[in-house]
Amino acid sequence: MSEASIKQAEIAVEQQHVDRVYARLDELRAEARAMRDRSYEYGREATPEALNERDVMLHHANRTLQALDAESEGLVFGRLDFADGETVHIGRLGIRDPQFNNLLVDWRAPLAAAFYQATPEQPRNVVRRRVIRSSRERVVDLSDDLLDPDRAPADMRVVGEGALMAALTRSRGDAMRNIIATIQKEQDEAIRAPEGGVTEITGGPGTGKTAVALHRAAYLLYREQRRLGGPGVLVVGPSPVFMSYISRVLPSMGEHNVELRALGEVLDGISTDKVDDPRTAEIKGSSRMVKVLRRALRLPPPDAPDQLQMFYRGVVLRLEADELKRIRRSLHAKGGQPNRCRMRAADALLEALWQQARQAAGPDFQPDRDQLISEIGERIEFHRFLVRWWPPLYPMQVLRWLSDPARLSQAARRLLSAEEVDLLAKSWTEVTEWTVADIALIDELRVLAGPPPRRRRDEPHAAAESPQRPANYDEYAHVVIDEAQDLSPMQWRMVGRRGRHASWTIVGDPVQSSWPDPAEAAEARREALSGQRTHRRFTLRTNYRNSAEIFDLAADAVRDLVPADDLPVAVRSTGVQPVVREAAAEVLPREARSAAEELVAAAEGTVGVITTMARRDEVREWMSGAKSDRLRVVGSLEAKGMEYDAVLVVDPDGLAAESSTGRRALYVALSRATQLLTVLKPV
Ligand SMILES: Nc1ncnc2c1ncn2[C@@H]1O[C@H](COP(=O)(O)OP(=O)(O)OP(=O)(O)O)[C@@H](O)[C@H]1O
Repeated sequence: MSEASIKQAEIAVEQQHVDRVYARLDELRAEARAMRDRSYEYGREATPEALNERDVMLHHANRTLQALDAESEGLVFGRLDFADGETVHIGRLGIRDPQFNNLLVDWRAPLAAAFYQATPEQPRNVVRRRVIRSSRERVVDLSDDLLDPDRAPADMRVVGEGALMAALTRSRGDAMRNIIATIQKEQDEAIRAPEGGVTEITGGPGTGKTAVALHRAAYLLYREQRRLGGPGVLVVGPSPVFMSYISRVLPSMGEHNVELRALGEVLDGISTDKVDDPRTAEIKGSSRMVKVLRRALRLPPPDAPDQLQMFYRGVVLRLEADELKRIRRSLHAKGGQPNRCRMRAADALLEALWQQARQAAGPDFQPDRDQLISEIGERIEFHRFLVRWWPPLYPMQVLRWLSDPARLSQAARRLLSAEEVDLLAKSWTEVTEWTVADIALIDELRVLAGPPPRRRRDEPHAAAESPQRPANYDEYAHVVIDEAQDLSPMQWRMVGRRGRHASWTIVGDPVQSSWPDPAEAAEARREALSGQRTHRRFTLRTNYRNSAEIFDLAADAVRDLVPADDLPVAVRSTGVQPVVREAAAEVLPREARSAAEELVAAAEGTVGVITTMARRDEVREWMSGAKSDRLRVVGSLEAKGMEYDAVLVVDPDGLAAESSTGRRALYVALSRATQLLTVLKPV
């Protein structure tokens, strides 16, 4: 028999099993629907027990249907043949026949672990591992690894040539795919690591860190459903572009129970993808800002009155500016969030008024303290004063007040330089849109100020994202941070707050960092994770994204900056070298466009054009005439974590110069392509 016909015969064998799985899936769907209908019947009897039972049934039925209805692509993707002749099929979920025999084992179940962990050196009783590729319900390809030839039966057939390589050479679309069929051993170890404490996954570009983190979330939700299911899992990534890129991965595995948020979306009720220039972002992200903000909250509001005057029984009582200042200072010195101290502030003012009334009255006639306090305390003009002197503090408003350089200088005394004050004040003058770095500051102010009475619709405390959870929910059971090397100290504080009761998976690559002061960020991270006892670390060393030729050029950007060990090894060689071209400024737009068009013609999937943040919109203009819906123009920060089949990097030197981490930013941009890379340098 020819090789092709052997493969066809094996495909037919697997097709039979896949057909059985889908037939059973239909039965299970019908059962779940019937259960859902029955639960509605139950609900008609309005006893508390019946309602409770209905809720449980409904929840169960809906969960089952949701899992069964998730993308059916790749439902059955693997098979193990063991030395004792037993076979097991591995799939996106577990399915049993009516006699409770396994038709399909969930990839996260212990029985499936051998699918990812068996190697020729340690076959774990597995003789043959088979990856099954399907298109909808039809098996289209197979690929086998013979792990233990000595124990293979004589009639065992081995077909295909490497599922991993086939998966890696396939063209990419706008959404990241799940990798459950081809997870590699070093990745699997990180995915299946125990849940508690902090699990840190590092590795160079394209080593699958993001893929591993998402599969780990799915794995933990499956294994620790009770602990994680209710409180939930939060995944934080760098940008909305990136979140949308990874958004299909978990649903494709049947998991909907995870919140994905970009750093500009962590705070409820506000969302932004606008970024500051690197210098401003650096100041806003620094932990010095905690003190600046704390002081900012202690300054009198911009239009606070500086005199309180009350008539009481024919006497004028007056608190002058100095006295008011002293009272304010002593209120703050007692600590506590200003928004929770409004009553205390009123009491302190009334006390000072009484002291004055007492002194004014002389020894013969002493006014009654309680009477004075309750009488003045109820007056409308006293409340009008209070609301201007100690108003409710809204985080965004407090930040806007700092656009006044004099005010900001006061808050930033001995913390920020005059130049830094200038940059910040300017960035908050006439803000129409907050930046990603502002979000962490607003969150910090929210916590420092305490909850104000509800007022404005645009304030973050006003809106919860999910009807079941309060705004700024902070009880997640697990938090995943992707591209963790880029979090500023202020952002670590923001995410740390939400994961106080959580275990963590932290994913990143220090070499790709765009944060200029790693020690400061490390300190903030330590604080965010304080209380975590277990820390385990995994390092991924194989680059699955770039061709070796592309990664070689990318690595040149940082080779002299980092130890060789921190650079991964690219597994795939295409024989196609990246192209580096130069263009004079006046022809740059034309050259860029034609280079992009060449890449569109040569590559099948997406083509990314990556340039400086400052030039992004201009380059978008240049590309506007290009006729392709596969072209994506992004700034260097938006390219973080992304991947395209072909990439054009426009102005590599400008890109490095724009970032405070220089060539590391260029390294990120150059390591985004799977197949083709062109670099265009203006001269
Ligand atoms: N085991 C695997 N099987 C198939 N594809 C894989 C595997 N591991 C990684 N990949 C693919 O390699 C590419 C890179 O993965 P991913 O984006 O997770 O890497 P990363 O380490 O997060 O990269 P970066 O640090 O550059 O953001 C993706 O297309 C991913 O699907």
